[in-house]
Amino acid sequence: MSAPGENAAGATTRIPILQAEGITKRFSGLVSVNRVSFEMYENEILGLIGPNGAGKTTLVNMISGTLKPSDGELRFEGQPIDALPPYQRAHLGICRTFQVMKPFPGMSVLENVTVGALFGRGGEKVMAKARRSAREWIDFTGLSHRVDARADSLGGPDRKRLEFAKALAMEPKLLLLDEVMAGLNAVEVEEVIELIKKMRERGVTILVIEHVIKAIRSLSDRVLVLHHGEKIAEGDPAAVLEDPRVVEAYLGRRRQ
Ligand SMILES: Nc1ncnc2c1ncn2[C@@H]1O[C@H](COP(=O)(O)OP(=O)(O)OP(=O)(O)O)[C@@H](O)[C@H]1O
Repeated sequence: MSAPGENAAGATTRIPILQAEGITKRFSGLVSVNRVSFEMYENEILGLIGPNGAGKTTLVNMISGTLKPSDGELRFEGQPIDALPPYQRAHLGICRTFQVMKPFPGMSVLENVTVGALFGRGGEKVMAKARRSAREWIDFTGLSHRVDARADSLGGPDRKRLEFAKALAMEPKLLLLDEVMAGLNAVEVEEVIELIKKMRERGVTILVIEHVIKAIRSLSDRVLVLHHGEKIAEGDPAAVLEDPRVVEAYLGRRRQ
């Protein structure tokens, strides 16, 4: 069992990289996220689960900056980030993948990942260096065999690898993964789990939104559960996944 701030390898860091305090999002009367507070620690993997419509993507959108909280405060490495647009948060090291993947369709795999290297935290100015860095991340994610393929010609698993490579080329400190395993078969899920573990070994802190509970169990140091926009449980994965409120709200229905 890992405590907050302690990663699976047992290394205690206890430095909150992200602090969310009372984060709330209202959409004309509907409260999608309701006064959610939590912290993330350097190099940990936090699993974020909850039934459909629980507010998971909305929470991630507020962290990455595409949605503004109605209330509450977000701090990254101790600094308030609420006023920063998404690209400035990316420069600080907050990057995300999307539930519906968004490659630049007419561009090759290499060009897509190079864009990440040019616009991320590294902000590489020299094109040749950006392409070199992109190639490294393409290798890392196992996509070398499709380096010159058009992004829109890729099948599901390779599209996911591209999404990872693009995000990693931005040199994230905090990576937000939104349902990256949706639509994958059991073997592909295992591959993605291994890839996420490798990313953590490179020092990245990772928030994983996932419905694949096997992946949440295997990856997470801690799990946070949202239900109707509220945090109903947080902590050690085994304990949280057996919490009667969590079983009632979520797991009982999914039978995974
Ligand atoms: N732009 C928006 N305008 C109005 N309502 C929204 C908007 N975005 C999300 N919502 C609502 O907020 C609630 C939370 O949605 P959200 O997509 O964050 O849930 P989720 O936990 O990510 O669900 P899923 O697992 O299905 O992806 C839902 O009721 C949704 O309809």
